[in-house]
Amino acid sequence: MRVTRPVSLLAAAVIGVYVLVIVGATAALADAAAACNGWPLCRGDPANPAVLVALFHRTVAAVVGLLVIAAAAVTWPVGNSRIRAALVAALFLYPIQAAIGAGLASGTALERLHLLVAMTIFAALVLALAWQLETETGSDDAPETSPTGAKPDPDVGGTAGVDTSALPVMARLKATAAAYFRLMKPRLMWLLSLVAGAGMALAGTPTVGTVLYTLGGGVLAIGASGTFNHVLERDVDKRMERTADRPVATHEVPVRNALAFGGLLTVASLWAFLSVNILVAALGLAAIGFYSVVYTLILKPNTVQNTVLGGAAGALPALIGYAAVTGTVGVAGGALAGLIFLWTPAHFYNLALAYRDDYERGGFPMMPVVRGETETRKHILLYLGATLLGAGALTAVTDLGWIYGAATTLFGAVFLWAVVRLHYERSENAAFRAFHASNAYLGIVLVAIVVDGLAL
Ligand code: HEM
Ligand SMILES: CC(C)=CCC/C(C)=C/CC/C(C)=C/COP(=O)(O)OP(=O)(O)O
Repeated sequence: MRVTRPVSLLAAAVIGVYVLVIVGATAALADAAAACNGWPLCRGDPANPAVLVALFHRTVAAVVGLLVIAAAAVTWPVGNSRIRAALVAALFLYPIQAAIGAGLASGTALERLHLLVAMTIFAALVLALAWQLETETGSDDAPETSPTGAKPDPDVGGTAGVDTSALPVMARLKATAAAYFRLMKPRLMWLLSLVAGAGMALAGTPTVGTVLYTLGGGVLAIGASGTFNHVLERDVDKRMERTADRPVATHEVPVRNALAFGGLLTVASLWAFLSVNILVAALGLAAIGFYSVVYTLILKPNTVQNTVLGGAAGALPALIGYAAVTGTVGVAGGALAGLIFLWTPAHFYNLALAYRDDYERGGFPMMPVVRGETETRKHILLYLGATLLGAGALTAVTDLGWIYGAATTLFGAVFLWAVVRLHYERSENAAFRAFHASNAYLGIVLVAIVVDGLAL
């Protein structure tokens, strides 16, 4: 893989401006403007951490400004008119942003405008990067130098279907238990539980009982909706390589038993949720209904926007967590749900690329099937940009601190690197790498929210 200079400089500028967004939000939180009167230098007490934050923000702003100019200078000669327009927007807004910063430093209340302009500069640079990558790598074929015949990721696919009738009783019981466990889609549970955990941490300090009943109910609800999904997709699952060995598709678990199991899990999850409060139970039921019926039956087979809209199912645990502690759905819970919603396409489109042919066989209108792989890669980058903005917005409505800020910038950069590589390599391995980077990014950011929210 050879990353060109325009792409590396644009990617560096994207990360640089993102660091500024996050440091800026921290500066606003620390009331750095009040502590550090004067501009461009500072007339505050250097022992005051708020003064250090303000000075760091100004230094980073100066360095990143130079980076943006360098990225624009290198990209301009090779960029098309869209790319140039995005660069002009970033270059035009940057000095305006510095002037707003100077106004802030002299005590004018311009925080919201400052954040808005920072986000606009960030968005303009993400667009320039996405379009530059599209120009350079816009092909649905893998480059000749890329490894071919890559094996599917062993983490994600299933194991071969098993005929258990010839096995001894104990082995048969074990295989049956494993089949029911698979129905619950256990691989999704850790991250969705972290989403609910982060929702709780943003809402306050939950009791141990609240944590146990909420996460327990959540795991049972995921199991219930996963089971219903297996039943409803059993015919189409048979046509897809990745899913042909699923327990209902292979008749290892009869439909009636799976439905009874799903029903039992639904009742158990509602019982756990009701021990927390009625709103949590209502949201839990809505999540089960949305994933099992709205997503599986209506969205997934009928619209290319299935992934985007389906993101609402994964976003609901954020509201469930928040409601478990407060009994309401607050702004911070909503902002976390928004972050998960924006992250979902950047997560799943990687798998949709890796399993493109399989989804086509199943007849699903997934993004790479309908709009092609180039467009899908571009959407991954754009949704990644939107995710980072969503993570930045979360700092504006909560008092999350530096652990969260460091997590989202550092692992946002790793995620971006994986997605840039995906554009150049265009292989199945590169898609799995970006998929794992998406999970690692969200997982670490959610842990940071829990640590920041509870420990500090
Ligand atoms: C429309 C929304 C989504 C779609 C279509 C989707 C799709 C998928 C698919 C097809 C897999 C592979 C599953 C398998 O074969 O076992 C997967 C894995 C996974 N998904 Fe998603 N997903 C979505 C949203 C989410 C959300 C909201 C979360 C959590 C916040 C999440 C977390 C995970 C995790 C943790 C894995 C497993 C990774 C591993 O195997 O290590 N997904 N997803
Ligand atoms: C609390 C609660 C019930 C939350 C539910 C949220 C939930 C299970 C989100 C997972 C999102 C999802 C659609 C995953 C699998 O996609 P898919 O079904 O298209 O994957 P497949 O192709 O493997 O079947």
